Amino acid sequence: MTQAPPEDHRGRALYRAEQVRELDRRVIASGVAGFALMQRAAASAWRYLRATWPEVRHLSVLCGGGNNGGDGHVLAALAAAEGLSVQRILVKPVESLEGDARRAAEMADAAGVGRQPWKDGTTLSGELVVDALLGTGLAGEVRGASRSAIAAINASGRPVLAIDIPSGLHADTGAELGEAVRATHTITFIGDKLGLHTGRGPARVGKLVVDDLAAPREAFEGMTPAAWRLGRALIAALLPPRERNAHKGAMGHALVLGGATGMGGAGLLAAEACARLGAGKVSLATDPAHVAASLIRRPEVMAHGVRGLADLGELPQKADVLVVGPGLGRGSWGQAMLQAALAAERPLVVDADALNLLAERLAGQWRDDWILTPHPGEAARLLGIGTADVEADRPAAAQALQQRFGGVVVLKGAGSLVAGPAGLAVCPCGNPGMASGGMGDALSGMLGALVAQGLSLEMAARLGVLVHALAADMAARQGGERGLLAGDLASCARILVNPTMDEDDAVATR
Ligand SMILES: NC(=O)C1=CN([C@@H]2O[C@H](COP(=O)(O)OP(=O)(O)OC[C@H]3O[C@@H](n4cnc5c(N)ncnc54)[C@H](OP(=O)(O)O)[C@@H]3O)[C@@H](O)[C@H]2O)[C@@H](O)CC1
Ligand SMILES: Nc1ncnc2c1ncn2[C@@H]1O[C@H](COP(=O)(O)OP(=O)(O)O)[C@@H](O)[C@H]1O
Ligand SMILES: [K+]
Repeated sequence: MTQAPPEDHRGRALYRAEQVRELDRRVIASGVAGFALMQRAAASAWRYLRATWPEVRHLSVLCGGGNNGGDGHVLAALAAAEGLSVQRILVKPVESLEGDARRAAEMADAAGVGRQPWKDGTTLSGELVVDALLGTGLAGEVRGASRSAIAAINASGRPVLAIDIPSGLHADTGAELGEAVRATHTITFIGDKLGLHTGRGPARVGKLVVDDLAAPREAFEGMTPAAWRLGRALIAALLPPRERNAHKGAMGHALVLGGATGMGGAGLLAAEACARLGAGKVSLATDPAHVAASLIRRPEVMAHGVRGLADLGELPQKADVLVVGPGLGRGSWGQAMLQAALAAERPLVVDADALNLLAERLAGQWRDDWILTPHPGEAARLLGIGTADVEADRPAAAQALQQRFGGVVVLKGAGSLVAGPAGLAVCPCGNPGMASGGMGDALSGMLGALVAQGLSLEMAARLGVLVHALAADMAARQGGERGLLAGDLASCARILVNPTMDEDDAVATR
């Protein structure tokens, strides 16, 4: 059986390639020979393959020139020993291999497993493809034979088991370096890797299992994970049942500032999501044209028609947290609302056009009491770089934003990242149905609700991002991804923030 690493309420520890190499070294230093570790990895992958595809009789195993390829050779030998026919393909000649990889290739040779060099146009004949081309040793854009071998795997239409990492995916950043294997399944070893969970990772990894290869716990001592993969345990850890005598005054008051002329829905969505996540009171400061709509949709929200600063009065001071940005626009109204929010001496959730205004006019602002929630485009504007640069290294972009602007930064998009004083966290949930307008507005409202209820900004950000994505997954299970609406999330999120509810029995209210 694969042995998954332990998890606690923080989630699962994720590492960078360099850290995993260090873990490998420590395990080897503890007395497990490198080749024995490779055999464990290959045996684990083989057991997983057998359990997942018991009917498969013919495999194509593509082996690279390093130890990832070594895993492939050993797996090929194990499969052949159990009577499967194996097409073993090498992108580098055996004579050029070194160390354990060479030993593994020669072992497969000695066991009579046939091999052939990769050539453009080689047909992958297996019912299933094992990708053992590139692992944690990937450096730079994929070159040479590996490049065309990856393209051939992707064109094969077969299920693909990636060994350790889908080849071509960067273990640290989740960026695709040229082209990465689109695996249906990935088995990763020793420690889980950050790049499997953000950027292109979730789209390339398929179903993921982690096997720590029985690495001794001491090997992990003193190694600070690169990030935490958020998991459901966080919900119950941060949201215990309420005291029986709870009252709305103790559950916090959130004020949403948003909804300039023509963008009223954004403010409404944020306010509704805020209310559904349990803020004691929710106020909305919006263009007067949107007040009636807000009252009809959510009479629980106190909607204030605000034409400018004079109308806002003392509203910001009455709130415990301000959410500024949804539908804010970049015009004079939005600028005035942002100025008021920044001056209010309250913790802030800053989203959407409030971030664009910050980037345009307020560069250099630094606060420790705000959560910034940029999508990659907004992040790029804040950093003064291109969106592609952000996507090329999402963890670095999130951390750079946090260092430059302070507080807590949520970098949105598949595998949303939360960067704060406690480090980096990544959200493994969510789905492409969330690629629809208003989803970010719902998120900002949720974050406001959690801050209002007393969570630290960082824990509010981690929990809010997780609940938002889980709510979208729940809504997608009910009605599919396409056509998923931001307005569908709040009622599902309500069920999630009451972890004693049975999700299947709970009825989502509108
Ligand atoms: N004992 C252990 O430590 C254990 C390690 N384990 C396994 O080892 C893996 C790590 O092995 P690793 O360090 O040998 O690196 P790996 O991923 O095979 O890559 C190196 C090869 O890739 C090539 N290459 C690099 N970049 C390239 C590019 N852009 N484009 C094209 N080619 C490129 C590079 O070629 P070169 O640059 O040398 O020409 C070299 O041939 C790890 O993921 C896990 O699966 C497990 O068995 C558990 C025990
Ligand atoms: N493919 C996806 N997988 C997971 N989450 C996604 C995906 N696409 C979008 N999201 C999430 O949906 C939200 C979209 O936010 P944003 O782009 O600000 O939307 P809007 O501006 O329309 O409100 C973010 O939380 C983002 O992480
Ligand atoms: K691989």
